Amino acid sequence: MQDYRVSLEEIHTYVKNIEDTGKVASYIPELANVNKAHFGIYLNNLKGEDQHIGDYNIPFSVQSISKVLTLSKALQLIGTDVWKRMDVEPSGDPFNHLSLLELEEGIPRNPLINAGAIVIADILVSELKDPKNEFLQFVRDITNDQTIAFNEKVALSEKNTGFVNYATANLLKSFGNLKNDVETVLDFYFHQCALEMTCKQLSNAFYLFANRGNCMRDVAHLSLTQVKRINAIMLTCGFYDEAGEFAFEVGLPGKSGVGGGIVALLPNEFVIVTWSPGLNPKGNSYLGMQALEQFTTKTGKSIF
Ligand SMILES: NC(=O)CC[C@H](N)C(=O)O
Repeated sequence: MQDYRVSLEEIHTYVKNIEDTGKVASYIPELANVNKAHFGIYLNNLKGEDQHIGDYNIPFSVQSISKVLTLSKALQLIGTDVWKRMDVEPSGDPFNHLSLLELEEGIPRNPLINAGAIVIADILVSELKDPKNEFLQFVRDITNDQTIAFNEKVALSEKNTGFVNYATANLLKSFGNLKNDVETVLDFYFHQCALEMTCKQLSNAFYLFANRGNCMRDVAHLSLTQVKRINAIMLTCGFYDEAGEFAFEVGLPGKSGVGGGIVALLPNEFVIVTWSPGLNPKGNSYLGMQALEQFTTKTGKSIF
C-alpha cells in the first residue's frame, strides 16, 4: 500500500514503548475480566489492500461504537424525524451525564451520548417487529459476516449494574421522550452495547461511512446526505467530552467505546480500527488514541 508512508509495525512499536496508564472499564463487571494487554489495529483502505497488526481478529465488546449503527438504522427507518427527538450538538459532558438532559427537558444533546442512544433504541423498538434480531441482522449485513453476535453475559452484567442508564431512561420517560417501557428499551440498549466484533469486522461495518453509504458488497444502505451527517456527528460528538481533543490530535470522524475500541475514518480513503482495553479518565482507549494520532500525523491523512 504505497499511499501510506507509515507501517502499522512502526505504530505498534511506538505504542509498546508507552506506559499504559489506562484502566479497563470495571463499572460493567464483565468487562473488567478483559486482559488490558490486548492491542490490535486494522486498516481497510477501501481497495482490498488491508493491513493489520496484533489482536485485530479477537472479538471485543463494541459498547458505544454501536450507537453509530443504531443511529444509521433509525435514519433508514424514519429519516429526519429522528431530529424531532434529539439535537446534534456536542455535550461537553461525560457520556452518561444527566444534568443537561434535565435542564434541556428530555431532549438529548446528540445520538452518541447515552441519553440520545436510548431514544434511538426506543425508535428501533417502536419501528421493528423483532428489534434485537433485526438490528443484529442489519449489522451482519453491512459487515457481510453472519457470525456476529451479542454477548449475553455482558448484556446481563450491564443490566444488573446499569443504574445510571435506568435513571436516564426514566428521566426521558418523565419528559415524554420515551414511547416504550423502560425495561424493553434498556434491554435493547444493553444488547446493542454487548455486540462483540473484531477490529476487522468493525472496519468492514464502518466501510459504508467511508464509501458514500455503500457497504463492501456495494449495496446502498444510506444516502450520501445521511452519511455526511453521521460523519459530522462522529467528529463533533464521538468522544464525549474529549471530542475536541480527538479532532485536535487525530483529525478524523470516529467513535469510541468503553470496551477499548475506536473506529475512525477518512471518507473515500480508509477506515481504521484500534483496540486497547485500557481507558483514559474520559472513557476512551488510552493507547488507541495515541496510535491514531501517530497514524494521521505520520501519513498526513486527516480531514484537515
Ligand atoms: N461509552 C460507552 O461505551 C458506554 C456504553 C455503556 N454500555 C454504557 O451505557 O455505559
